[in-house]
Amino acid sequence: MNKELKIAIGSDHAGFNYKQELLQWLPQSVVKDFGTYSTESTDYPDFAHPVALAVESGEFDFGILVCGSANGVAITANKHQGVRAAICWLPELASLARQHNNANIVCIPERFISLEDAKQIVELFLSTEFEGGRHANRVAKMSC
Ligand SMILES: O=C(CO)[C@H](O)[C@H](O)[C@H](O)COP(=O)(O)O
Repeated sequence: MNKELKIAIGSDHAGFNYKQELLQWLPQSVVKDFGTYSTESTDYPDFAHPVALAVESGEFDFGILVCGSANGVAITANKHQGVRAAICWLPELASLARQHNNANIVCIPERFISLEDAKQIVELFLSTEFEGGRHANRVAKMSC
């Protein structure tokens, strides 16, 4: 994993436990925690928007969003023009999201995958380069 990356991380209550585990596991020097800060019921957009803005602004290189299914945080983050948020429930999907879609936020479904898979997904997401080429043409057409 590239230690120079700046990473924004956020979750709702259903993603809190994995977010905390990832915070312990990722290099602290490159990660900012946008909350939530407990398992008290919250609304996922309240945490997905700040992470999406942090990535969209260019202040952070990548975002990590965790919720129960990953659907809510992904739908919310993708409302932002500069965001390409991918739901990843398998490690290979994290690689493909970077290689083919130049994704800049990875969305993790805490309630459906193991913590070890979540860590592998994050590791692959942060260490895989965008392939460009034919994929660049497709990414350029994503905006409506
Ligand atoms: O998965 C989610 C959104 O796609 C959220 O994490 C919520 O957990 C989900 O909406 C369920 O909410 P609940 O209040 O925990 O039942």
